[in-house]
Amino acid sequence: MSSTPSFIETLTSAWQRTNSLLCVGLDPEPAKFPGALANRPDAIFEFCRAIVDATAPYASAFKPQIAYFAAHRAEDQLEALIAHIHERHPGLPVILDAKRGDIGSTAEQYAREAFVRYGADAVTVNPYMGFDSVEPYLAHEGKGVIVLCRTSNPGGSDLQFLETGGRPLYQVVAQLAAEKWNANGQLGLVVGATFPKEIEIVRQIVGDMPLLIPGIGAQGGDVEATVRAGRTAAGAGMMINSSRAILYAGKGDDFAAAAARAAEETRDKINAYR
Ligand SMILES: O=c1ccn([C@@H]2O[C@H](COP(=O)(O)O)[C@@H](O)[C@H]2O)c(=O)[nH]1
Repeated sequence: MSSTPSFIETLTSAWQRTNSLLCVGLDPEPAKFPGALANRPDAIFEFCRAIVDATAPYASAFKPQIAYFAAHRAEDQLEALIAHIHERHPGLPVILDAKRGDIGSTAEQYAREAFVRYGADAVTVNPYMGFDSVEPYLAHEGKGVIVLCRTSNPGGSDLQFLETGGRPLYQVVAQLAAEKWNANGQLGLVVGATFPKEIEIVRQIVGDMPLLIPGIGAQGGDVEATVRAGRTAAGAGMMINSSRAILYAGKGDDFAAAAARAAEETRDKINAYR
């Protein structure tokens, strides 16, 4: 038995300790950075570090999206950022949003990348290639694996809503996750805030399994409908993500203070309906 707390244990403690279900998304776009960071080689790290330190009092998790780092050859800054979160904000889990999906041997490398290289507590994965593409992540004891179920984008309906055996595919994914795939007890699901009816159905299928819910803020998802649909009996169970609406709440050199205000307001709005 490992004495290190698992992803679910860390997340559950964070929900209780912080009284927040807010997950702050870290999607850094250098073109949107304030002037003070222009031309700095470590601008991505510095921008995200300032956001993390300012919003941590209002958050129960952070979610860096790997594409925003890799696109700028800034993987080293992502490594440094996750190390910073663990060092300065212990107990706040980091979910690496990578949406990986590949055959088992390649999935082993993706799992190693997420958990060993980056030190993430959990990673998002695409279930489209089936259980053998998800299993290598489960081999990392205590690490979270968050499976795409009903994504927030309109095109998610193209496949996730296809009827199979009399019900839509996303419900089959939810059932597999809850009943067959959760070998390490560390599984979660992605369900978009833009589809509260589907959040409610997924919650009924999976019991208390944690849901990562992107889609409030810039994508316009309804916070009240989301929380009412996704809360567990304990009034938790959700990592409700907001990225752009917090990161770019301010455009000037006081961006971190503006992000903190946006995070506090979002946390309070979520809490109003728990
Ligand atoms: O279904 C999904 C899965 C992941 N995402 C990711 O969440 C954030 C949302 O950013 P906002 O700025 O709050 O819209 C982003 O990193 C997406 O890649 C999602 O939106 N929907």
